[in-house]
Amino acid sequence: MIAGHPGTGSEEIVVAGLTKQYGKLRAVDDLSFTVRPGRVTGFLGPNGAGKTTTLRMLLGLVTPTAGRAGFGSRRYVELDQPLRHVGAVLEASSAHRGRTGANHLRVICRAAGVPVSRAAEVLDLVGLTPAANRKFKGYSLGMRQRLGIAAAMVGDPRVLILDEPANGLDPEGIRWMRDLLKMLAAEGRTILVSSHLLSEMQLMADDVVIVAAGRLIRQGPVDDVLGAMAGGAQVRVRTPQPAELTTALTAAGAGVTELPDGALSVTGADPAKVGHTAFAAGVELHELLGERADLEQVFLQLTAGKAEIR
Ligand SMILES: Nc1ncnc2c1ncn2[C@@H]1O[C@H](COP(=O)(O)OP(=O)(O)OP(=O)(O)O)[C@@H](O)[C@H]1O
Repeated sequence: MIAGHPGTGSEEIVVAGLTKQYGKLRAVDDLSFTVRPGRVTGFLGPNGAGKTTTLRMLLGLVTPTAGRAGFGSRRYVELDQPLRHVGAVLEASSAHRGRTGANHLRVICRAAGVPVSRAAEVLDLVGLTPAANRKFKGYSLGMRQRLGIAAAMVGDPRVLILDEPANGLDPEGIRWMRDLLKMLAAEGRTILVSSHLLSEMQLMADDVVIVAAGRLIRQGPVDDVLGAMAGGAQVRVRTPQPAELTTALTAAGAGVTELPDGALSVTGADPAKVGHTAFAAGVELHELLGERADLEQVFLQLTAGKAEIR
């Protein structure tokens, strides 16, 4: 393995007040967040949320209208050896169709000033050794994603940035990627991986940064953020005495709404509390059902309204 050359603190991704205006469209809007080393951070938002634009600004491919994005206090162009510091896969990897995976990586090694023996190491890292001498045109989408990661890892970077790497992967492929990213993070690397699917991030990420319409919606450890989102869990309850139960539950601090089918939807109380409140008020129950918040649904609600503001 080749030693990385990180500057002090430059393993942390720092995005501060980042803004990108395209004509009338504010693709990224005063976005601020940090990404820590040693963890896999999911960059989550619906299509068009500004994720790719943010990643491109981070890599110096797009100039911000305002704010900054970089590694510690340094922008990408200010890094001593950018290819050894940051590896990135911005879209489904492309390579010369007639070239083998191994040859493709050797070309990248030479361009990066890295010994060509590194090609075999990164092929091994992504499990492509058996396909090393097959031509790229015969690679499946999953194999192309693996080759993209192998290419990004050529310089043994301290920071790895992946744009929608799980796109088109089957569940087994996603689990494989999760294990690889967790291993790379455990080595102390900073891993930022974008996705528009909450389910992927639930599986892969330790931390999550949620964006919509170019703005930060939530940031934090994935369990905390999802736990807060699930705070909207509801209890469905049916009773022949809805007025009495509503009064008792409201007095107990819960929120109650009547559903079209006559049942009541209760927020701010778990099924045990609803049952106890009914019992104490002498109210008969015919149905009591705790409904876990559908996180994907909550995520859509959280981000959908924002998209309309654009
Ligand atoms: N070069 C550009 N010129 C004009 N508009 C752009 C340009 N690049 C991106 N946009 C617009 O900026 C918005 C954010 O796009 P971006 O690709 O960053 O979103 P995203 O979150 O990565 O979504 P996706 O997953 O669909 O790529 C979109 O409305 C997009 O059409």
